[in-house]
Amino acid sequence: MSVGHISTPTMAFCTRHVVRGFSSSALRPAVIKHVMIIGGGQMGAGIAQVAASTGHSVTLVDTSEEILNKSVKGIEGSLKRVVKKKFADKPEAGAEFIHKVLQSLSTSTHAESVIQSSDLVVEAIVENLKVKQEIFGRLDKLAPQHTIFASNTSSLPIADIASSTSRLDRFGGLHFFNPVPMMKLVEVIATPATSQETFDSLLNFSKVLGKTPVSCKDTPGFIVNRLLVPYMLEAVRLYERGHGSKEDIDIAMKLGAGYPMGPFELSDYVGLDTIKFIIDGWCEKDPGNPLFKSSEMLNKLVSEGKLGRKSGEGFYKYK
Ligand SMILES: C[C@H](O)CC(=O)SCCNC(=O)CCNC(=O)[C@H](O)C(C)(C)COP(=O)(O)OP(=O)(O)OC[C@H]1O[C@@H](n2cnc3c(N)ncnc32)[C@H](O)[C@@H]1OP(=O)(O)O
Ligand SMILES: NC(=O)c1ccc[n+]([C@@H]2O[C@H](COP(=O)([O-])OP(=O)(O)OC[C@H]3O[C@@H](n4cnc5c(N)ncnc54)[C@H](O)[C@@H]3O)[C@@H](O)[C@H]2O)c1
Repeated sequence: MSVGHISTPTMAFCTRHVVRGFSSSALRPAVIKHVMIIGGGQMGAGIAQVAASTGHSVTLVDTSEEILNKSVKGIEGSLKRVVKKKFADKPEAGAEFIHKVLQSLSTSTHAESVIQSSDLVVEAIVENLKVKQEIFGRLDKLAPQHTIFASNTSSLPIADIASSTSRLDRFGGLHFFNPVPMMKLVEVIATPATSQETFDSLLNFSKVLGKTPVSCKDTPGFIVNRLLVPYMLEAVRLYERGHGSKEDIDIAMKLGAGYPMGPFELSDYVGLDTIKFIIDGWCEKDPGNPLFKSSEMLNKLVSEGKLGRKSGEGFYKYK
């Protein structure tokens, strides 16, 4: 399926690209024009929307046309919400904006046929190291030399994902937040092998998207999730101990701490499967850390397919 068309591959580098092992004449960040986003779920669709809205030509890749159709429908819906505010008094300009964004967006179920024209690959598939490594390893063999790879992982070490490729210097983390069109932050993660040029390119790209980047080390959870995920799990444990209803805990954190969503609402919003992957992975690496302890309730909900908003039920029910 194609929503727009893939524009002619743009030569990403105005200057010579500087990578380890290459002679370099300029240390300038790469110009990123064509972006491939892998994974059309809540995060990938959001990243694709924002990238296509800011002058990039974007190809969104997933495993089936059905999923991609759903992703594009979601993007259209989100664009309508954006336009309602941005072009409140100019509905025609709003409609033109949506048309233009959708023209810049194409979809594919075959990453291999898109990689040759990609300056940047942003992966936002399931939070599973092996699956991420497999896809990057495969694309690494086909990608142009200059192409930068980035993962949107919530919790996996970027260096572990990058280890399946031969472009350790052109690999970094770009961690977006849900919902991507609304959340202003991007965590940009460098591994010890990420080149300065790659890091600067990812910082610049985040700014062009209209986001505020912060620089992170490749440590578990980077900044936000290292603080946020133990907090969400502690809320579940509080509830499991019978020390508060989930409704009261949510109200308390919204009205008492000024959070836009309570921890149960937020967990359902993020996806309980994603939270389980995160906490299980950290617990495996550091089993003695009480902050990384899982929860029976969380495990049960995930085993029942109650993954939060995306499946219609999690801690709460959604119509
Ligand atoms: C785990 C991972 O690795 C990391 C993470 O992502 S952690 C999760 C981080 N995210 C959060 O913490 C989100 C917390 N929640 C929020 O900020 C807010 O509840 C929210 C922005 C999601 C929604 O806001 P809220 O006021 O509750 O609802 P709502 O009235 O529907 O939306 C507010 C505005 O956002 C807009 N909006 C919400 N979602 C949108 C979307 N997907 N696309 C476009 N616009 C959207 C709405 O149009 C609305 O605009 P308006 O104010 O002009 O009418
Ligand atoms: N949900 C969040 O709040 C959030 C926030 C930041 C980062 N993340 C991270 O982003 C990634 C995606 O999370 P999500 O919430 O969008 O998940 P999701 O389940 O909504 O979407 C994942 C998508 O990836 C697709 N996919 C799976 N394997 C694939 C493959 N081999 N090739 C192409 N597509 C494939 C699936 O079909 C699905 O559409 C995860 O690594 C997650 O940890 C999530």
